[in-house]
Amino acid sequence: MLVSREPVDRDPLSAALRPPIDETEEEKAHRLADEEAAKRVSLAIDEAIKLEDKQRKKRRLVRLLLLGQSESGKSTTLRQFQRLYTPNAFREERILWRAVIQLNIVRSIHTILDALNDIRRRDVYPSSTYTSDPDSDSESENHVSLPYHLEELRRRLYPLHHVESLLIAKLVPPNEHEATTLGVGGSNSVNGNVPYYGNSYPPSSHAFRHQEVFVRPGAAWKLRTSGRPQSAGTTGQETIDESQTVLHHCCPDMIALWQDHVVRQILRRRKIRLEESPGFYLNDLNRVTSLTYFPSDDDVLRARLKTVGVSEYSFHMEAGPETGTEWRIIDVGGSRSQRPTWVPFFDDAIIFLAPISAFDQTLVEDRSINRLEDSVLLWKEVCSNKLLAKVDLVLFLNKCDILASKLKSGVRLAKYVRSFGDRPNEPEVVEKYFKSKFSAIHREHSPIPRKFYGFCTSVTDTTTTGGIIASVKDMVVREHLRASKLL
Ligand SMILES: Nc1nc2c(ncn2[C@@H]2O[C@H](COP(=O)(O)OP(=O)(O)OP(=O)(O)O)[C@@H](O)[C@H]2O)c(=O)[nH]1
Ligand SMILES: [Mg+2]
Repeated sequence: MLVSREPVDRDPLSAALRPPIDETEEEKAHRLADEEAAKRVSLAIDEAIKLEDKQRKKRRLVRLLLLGQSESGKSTTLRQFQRLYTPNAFREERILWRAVIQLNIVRSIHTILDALNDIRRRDVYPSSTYTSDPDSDSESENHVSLPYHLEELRRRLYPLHHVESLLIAKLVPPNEHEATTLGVGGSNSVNGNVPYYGNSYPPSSHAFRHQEVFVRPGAAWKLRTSGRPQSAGTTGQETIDESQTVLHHCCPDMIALWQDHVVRQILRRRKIRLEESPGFYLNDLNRVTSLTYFPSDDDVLRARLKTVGVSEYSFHMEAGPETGTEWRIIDVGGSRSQRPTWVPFFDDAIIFLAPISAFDQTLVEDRSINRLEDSVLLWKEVCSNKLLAKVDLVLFLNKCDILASKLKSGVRLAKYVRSFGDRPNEPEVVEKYFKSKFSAIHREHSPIPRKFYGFCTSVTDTTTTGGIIASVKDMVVREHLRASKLL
C-alpha cells in the first residue's frame, strides 16, 4: 500500500535516488555506470578537500617571541631564522649590512684611540724597573705622552670621523638624532662612540658619553642603505662607496694600531676585550675593507645594530617540509627602558636568550647591575608570569663561544658567582652549572608544571645553530598543533 511505504520514502533524497520501478536492463547498466563515474568524481572532490585542508594547516601561523637583555643575541637569532628558512631573501640583503659592519669597525678603532688618552709609563715600558707608588694620591706622575708612532697613527686615522658621520647619516633618519645619543656605553663596548672634539680627542675618557646607534623596526634603514646598484653574487666592484674607500686606505694603519704592543698593553690594563665585544672585525681588516668586499653570512651574523621598539618579522618557509607555513618572529629591544614594550606580545612561544659569557660585565644602561644577575631576574620574571603560564619557554644559554675563550684566558667564574665554588673552571662544567640553575628557576617559578627546553648556544655560529633552531622549530610546531587540537 502506498500509505504503508510513505515513512520509508519520506526522505526526499532517497526517493529521488531510488531506481525507477520499470527500469530495463540496459537502462540499469547505464545508471550503474553513471553512478560509478559520479562516485569517482566525488572521491576526487573529497581528496581535493582533504589536500586543501592539509595545505591550510600547513599555512598555519606560528608566532615566536624573542626575549632577553640587550646584546643577548635576539636579533642575531632572528637573522639565523632568516638565513635558514628564507635563504634567498637573506642573501639578497647581505650587502645592506656592509654599512653596519663599516660602522662597527670605525667604532672599534675609536674605542682604541679613546683608550690612548689614558697612557701610563708601564704601558710603554712594561718590563722597566720603574714602579709606581701605590699610595700616591695621584697617578699623574705615571702618565706619559703618546709615543710618536701612535700619535702619527691617530692623525692618519682621523678621516674615520668623517666615515662615522657618513654612516650615521645613512643608517639613521635625520629626525632620529637621539639614535646616536642613547645610553652610556661600556668600557669594552665597540659601539662606544667617540664624539667629535675638533681636531683633538677628548681630554678624559670620563668626559663623554659612549653612544650606540640603533634602528627602529621596519626596513627603513635597509632602504636608506640600498641607494646604490647592488646584486648578490657580483664581484662587489659596483658597490664601492666613499666609506669603503676611506676604510680601504686606512686599513694598514688600522692593522698597525690593532697589533701594536703598547695598544694591547693599554687595552689589557683597562680590561677592554674587543675580541669579545659585539661587532668585532679587527682580525679581518684586510678582507672586510677590500674594495670588492661583500659581507658573508658570518659577517652579517656578527654585525651589531641595536634594536629599539618591537619588530615583527613575518615570513613563509621557503624550504623544507614546512614550506608555506607562515612564521611571525617578534624581536624586541632588550635594554631596560624597552622592556614594557614586550607585554602585548606575551601570548606566544618564547625563546629567551641569556648571554652567560657576561657574568663579569654590567649593563650598558645601568653600570651598577651585573648582566648575569639581570638575566636571571628577567628569566625568573618570565617563568613566574601568570600570563605566560601555558607558553612554552625555550632557553638559549647564549654566547658559549665567548664564555669558553673568557674562561680559557683565566677569568674565574667563582670570583663572580660564589656558589660555583671550587668546581673546575671549564666551559662544559660552567654550562652545565648554569643550565641546572636556570632549569631550577623554571621548575620552581612556573605557575603550572611545564617542560624545560634549554640549549647552550653560540647563535653567531652557523654550523651549530642550524640544528638547534630546527629542533626548536619542530617543538614549537608540535606544541602549536597540540594546542590547536585541544581547543
Ligand atoms: N661571539 C658571539 N657573538 C654573539 C652571539 N650572539 C650574539 N652575538 C653578537 O652580539 C651582538 C649583539 O647581538 P644582538 O642580536 O644585536 O642583540 P639583541 O639581543 O638583539 O640586542 P638589543 O637589540 O639591544 O636588544 C651582535 O654583534 C651579535 O653578532 C654569540 O653567541 N657569540
Ligand atoms: Mg636587537
